[in-house]
Amino acid sequence: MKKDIIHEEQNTLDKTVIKIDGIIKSLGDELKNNTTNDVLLERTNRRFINDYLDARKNPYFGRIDTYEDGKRETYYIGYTSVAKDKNQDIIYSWKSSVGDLFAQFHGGEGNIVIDRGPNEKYDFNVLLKRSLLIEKLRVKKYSDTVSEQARKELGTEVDNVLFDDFLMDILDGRNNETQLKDIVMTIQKEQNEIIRLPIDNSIIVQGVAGSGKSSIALTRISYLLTRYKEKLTPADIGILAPNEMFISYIQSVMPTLEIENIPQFTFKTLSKTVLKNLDVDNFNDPINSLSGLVNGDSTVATNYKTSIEFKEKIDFYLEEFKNQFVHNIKEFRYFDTITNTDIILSRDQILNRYEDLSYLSLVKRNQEILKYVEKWVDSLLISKQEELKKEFESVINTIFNGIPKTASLRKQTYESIEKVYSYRQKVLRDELNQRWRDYKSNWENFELFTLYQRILILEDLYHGKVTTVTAFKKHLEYDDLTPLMYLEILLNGVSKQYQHLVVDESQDLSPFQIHVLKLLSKSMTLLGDVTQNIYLEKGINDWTKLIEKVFLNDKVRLIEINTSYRSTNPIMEGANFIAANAQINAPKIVPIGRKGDRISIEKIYDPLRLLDHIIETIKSLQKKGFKKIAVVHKDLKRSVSLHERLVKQFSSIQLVTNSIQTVNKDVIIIPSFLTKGLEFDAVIIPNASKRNYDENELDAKLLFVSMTRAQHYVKLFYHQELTTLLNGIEIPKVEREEEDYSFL
Ligand SMILES: Nc1ncnc2c1ncn2[C@@H]1O[C@H](COP(=O)(O)OP(=O)(O)OP(=O)(O)O)[C@@H](O)[C@H]1O
Repeated sequence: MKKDIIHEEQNTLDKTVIKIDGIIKSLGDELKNNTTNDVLLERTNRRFINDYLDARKNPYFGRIDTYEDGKRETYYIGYTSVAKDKNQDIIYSWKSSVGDLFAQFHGGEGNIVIDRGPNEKYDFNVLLKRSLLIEKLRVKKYSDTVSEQARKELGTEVDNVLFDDFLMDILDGRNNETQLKDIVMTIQKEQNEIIRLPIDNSIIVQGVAGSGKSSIALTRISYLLTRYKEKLTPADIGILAPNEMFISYIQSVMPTLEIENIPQFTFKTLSKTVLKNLDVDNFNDPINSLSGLVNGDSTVATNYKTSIEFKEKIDFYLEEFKNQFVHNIKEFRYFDTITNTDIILSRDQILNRYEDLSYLSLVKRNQEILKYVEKWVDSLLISKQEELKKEFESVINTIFNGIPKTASLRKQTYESIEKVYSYRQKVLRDELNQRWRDYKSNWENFELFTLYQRILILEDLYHGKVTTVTAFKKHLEYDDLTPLMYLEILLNGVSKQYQHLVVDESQDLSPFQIHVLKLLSKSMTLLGDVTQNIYLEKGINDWTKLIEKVFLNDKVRLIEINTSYRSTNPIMEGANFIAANAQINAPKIVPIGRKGDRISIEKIYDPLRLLDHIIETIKSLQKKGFKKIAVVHKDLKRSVSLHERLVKQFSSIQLVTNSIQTVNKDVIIIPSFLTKGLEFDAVIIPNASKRNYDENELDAKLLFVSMTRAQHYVKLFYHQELTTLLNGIEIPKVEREEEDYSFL
C-alpha cells in the first residue's frame, strides 16, 4: 500500500516536472517572439521563469483533496504557485486558500470554512491531506490525514502514518539548515492562525522557547505581502530583531520566503531613522551591557529612562512647556509715528490662529505661528511704506502746485523731500525690523536636545556641568534613545510610519520602547517569551500589564502558544524544571513529543580533566553527526578562556563575544546571554554547579535560555554541588573523589 502510493505520487511528480518544463519553455518562446519589445511581458516572463526554475527543484510538499459538487478535487501545495498560461494553477502556493486549508486541516470532520475577510470566505469539504517529503525530485515519504467523512462515506483508504509522526521525522532528521522551509511545510494549526491574521490590529504572541515565534514572524511577513499586495510594498513593513547577530540569521533565511527587501532593524538602528542628528553608532548595545548584569551589576536591569513612568513624566513636562509657551505668547505692538498710534496684532488674534493650527506637530505649530506674526509684520511694513510713498507724492503735488515743470527749484526741492522720505522709510524699516527681532528672540522653538536636557534637569537625572547642548549630546547613551525618540515624535511627528512592524524577542524591550514602536507603525506583531526576558525589571514580565499601559483602548490580541518544536522531550522537561524551581511565573512548555537522549549531567572532580571531558563530548557528538555544537558558559570571561584552550583542538571553532558577530562555525563558544534566538544541535554547559547558577531569576533564565537552544542533546558538567535549578531531573549517580576545582 505504502509503496503503491509512493509510486503513484512519483508518477504525478514526474508528470508535474514535465508540465513545469513545458510552461518554462512556452514563457521562453513568448520572450523570443516579443518583437514589439513589450517591457511588461519581458519583466513578467523573466520573473515567472526564475520562480518556476526554483519551484522545479522541489515543486510541492503536500496535497489536499476535497469533495466539491460531487467531484473529488486534488490540489498540490508548494512554496510558490506554478500556473499554466499565467493563470491556471497546477501547484498552489502555501499562501493561497488551499494552502491555508492544508495548514488548517489536522483530521476530524472535513467541513472547514476558511474565513480571512469579506472576499476570502470559502467552504471546503476535505477528504485527504497528504504531506510529501520530496528530495532531489524523488518522493521519499508521505503521511496521510483523512477526514471522518471520507472514512465513513467514501471509504478512502488510510495509511496509519500520523501527521505528527511526519513532523517528528522532519524535526528529528534535520540539522539546522532548512528550518524555515520546514515550517511552511508543516505549519501547525495555531501557528497558521497567527501567520494569517489580518494586518489591521496588533497581536502579541507569547510563545514558549522553540514554539516557532521567529519562524512565524518571517512567514507572516511573507504571507502579508502577498495577501495585501495591492497596498503593501516590502518597504512598508519592518522587522525589529534584538541584535545584529540575529539579523544576520534571519537574513540567511529570508530568500526562501521571498522577503529579502524588508527593512530590518535593531532598536538602535531604527532610532537612527528618527533621531537623524544623533550619532548613535558608538552607543553600547544593551545585550553587551548584560555582561555586567551577569557579573552582578544589577543597575543594568533597571533604568528609569526606559520606563513607562518616565514617558508619563515627559508627557507632563511637555504639557507644561506648551502651557508656558502659550502663556508667553505676546501681542505684537508697533508705534506708528505717521499716525502717532499703536498698531497691534493682539495676543487673542495670535492665540486664535494657534488654535486653528492644532493639527500640526508642536514644532511645526510653533514655527507656523511665528511665520503668521512675521507675515503680519511684513504686510504692515509694506502698507506703511505705501502710506509714506503716497504721503510723499501728495507733499510733492501740493508743494509743486503752480510751479512750472521746468523750474530748477523744482529739482532741488524734489531731491530734498525725497531724501526726507527715504530717511523716514529707513526709520520705519529699521524700527519694525528691530521690533520683529526682539519679538522673535523670545520665541521658544522646542529644540529636541534642549528640551530633553531641561527634562533631565527637572527630573534630577542630569547633574553634568555641561551647559551647551552640543556637548550634552556627547553624554547621551543607549537608554536615552527611547525618551529621545518619543520626544522627537511628540515634537515633530513621525516622518515614516510603517504599515506593520514585526518585533521578535519583544520581551527584551521595555513597555516604553514598545510604546515608541507603536507610534512608528499602524499595527504590530510582537513575539516574545517572558521566561526568556533576561533584562528582568526592564523587559516584559507580564503581557497584560503591557496591554494596559501601552495599548490602552487599541484592539490587540494576546495569543499563547505553549507547544515547542525545537527540542526533544527530555530537554523541554528539564527547562520546565528550571522555571518551576526558580518559581518563574511563566507558561509551562508542552513538548511536541520528540524522543531523545536524557539530559546528561556529569560531576567533575578534577578541573584539568574538565577540558578533556568537553573535548571528548564535542568529538563524540560530531561523530554522531551533530553539525552545530555550542559550548555555553555563563559569562564572557570564562567563555574567552575556554575558547583559548579549545581552539588548539578544533579547526572549526568560533568564540562569540558580542551581538554583531555572525555565527558560522561548527563549534561555538558563547556566553549564555548571547545565545538568545539561536539554535544548535547540541549544547554543552561546562559549569552547572550551584555556585554558578543559583536559584534566582536571572541565573534561572540564563540556564533556561542556554538549554533550550539545543534541538537534540544537552550535556551539563558541574563541580561540588549541582545547581538546585535542575532539581527533579533524573541524574545517574557517579561517585568519584573530589579535587580542587576553584578556577571554575
Ligand atoms: N510547524 C513547524 N514545523 C517544523 N518545524 C518547526 C515548526 N515550528 C517551529 N519549528 C522549528 O522549531 C524551532 C524553533 O523555532 P523558532 O526558532 O522559530 O522558535 P522561537 O519560538 O523563536 O524560539 P526561541 O524563543 O526559543 O528563540 C526551529 O528549528 C523551527 O524550524
